[in-house]
Amino acid sequence: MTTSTSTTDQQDPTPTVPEVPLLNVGVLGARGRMGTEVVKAVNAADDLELVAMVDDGDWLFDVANAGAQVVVDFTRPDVVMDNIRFCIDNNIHCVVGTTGFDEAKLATIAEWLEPKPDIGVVIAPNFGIGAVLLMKFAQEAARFFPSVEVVELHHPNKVDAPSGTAVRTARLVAAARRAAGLPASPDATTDSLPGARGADVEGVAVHAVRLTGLVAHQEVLMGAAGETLTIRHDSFDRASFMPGVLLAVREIGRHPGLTVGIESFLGL
Ligand SMILES: NC(=O)C1=CN([C@@H]2O[C@H](COP(=O)(O)OP(=O)(O)OC[C@H]3O[C@@H](n4cnc5c(N)ncnc54)[C@H](O)[C@@H]3O)[C@@H](O)[C@H]2O)C=CC1
Ligand SMILES: O=C(O)C1=N[C@H](C(=O)O)C[C@H](O)C1
Repeated sequence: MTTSTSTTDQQDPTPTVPEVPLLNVGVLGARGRMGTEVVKAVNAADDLELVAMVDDGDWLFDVANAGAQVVVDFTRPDVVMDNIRFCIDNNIHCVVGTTGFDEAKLATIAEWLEPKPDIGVVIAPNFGIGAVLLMKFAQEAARFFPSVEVVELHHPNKVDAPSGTAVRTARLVAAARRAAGLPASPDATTDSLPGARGADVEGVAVHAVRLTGLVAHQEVLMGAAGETLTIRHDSFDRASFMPGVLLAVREIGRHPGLTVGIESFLGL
């Protein structure tokens, strides 16, 4: 006897994989040095969809109407606050790499977020994993060395000096020194030319170098009797920031409120 099975009775042997919805991402500053790299990285990610690219008043798509769930901002210190306000008002999470945040600006963002308990904003002075680790290591080492200075070195088109990373590093190191009860770094020098000793960030001297050929680099120099420790990080290519940016894009929806730095997303 032969049996025949109609095609409608046959079971499809391939297990069905539930479809995971893509996360809609908008990029502000999309034509800039960092924005261009972010656009490439988002386009290359299977779980993300680029729905909006905005640059300098040129609204290629309207981020809110395009359904952006997360916006990445690499614009300029003088416009970034307006962008963040717009995103919070429109219930869009923000991943911000733009520099120029002081305590007052962070407090303002925290206020804007109060009526929006589901919205997250992360302000990261540096998305490079190595740079985040440098800050962590510098904080750890700070209490063992009486002297400390920070030198940051960047491409000559950088709009701000010192870098946001250098300011954050200096503040973290200064806090670690205060917690350990260390006195001010010994410095008997009198500036014979103003600026020769760099900028003073909470008692830590910060020096900024601008040089064609560089991308983004930083050294933290620490000294004690008879020894020095130098912690250095180099970003030779802006691709170095992308793993951190994509991590923040994927994580921010799970971290409502204001987060400074991506350390907590990395489990640090
Ligand atoms: N957190 C991090 O890891 C990093 C942060 N940065 C910071 O990101 C910022 C941007 O750096 P770059 O890309 O090198 O600068 P860039 O000058 O190459 O790019 C900025 C872009 O923003 C656009 N723009 C200006 N106003 C705008 C507005 N209102 N809306 C939309 N777009 C606007 C400009 O037209 C430009 O294309 C700087 O503050 C820089 O320090 C840079 C690298 C890494
Ligand atoms: O403008 C840059 O290039 C960079 N900006 C950030 C900063 O100011 O710290 C991060 C990185 O140093 C590159």
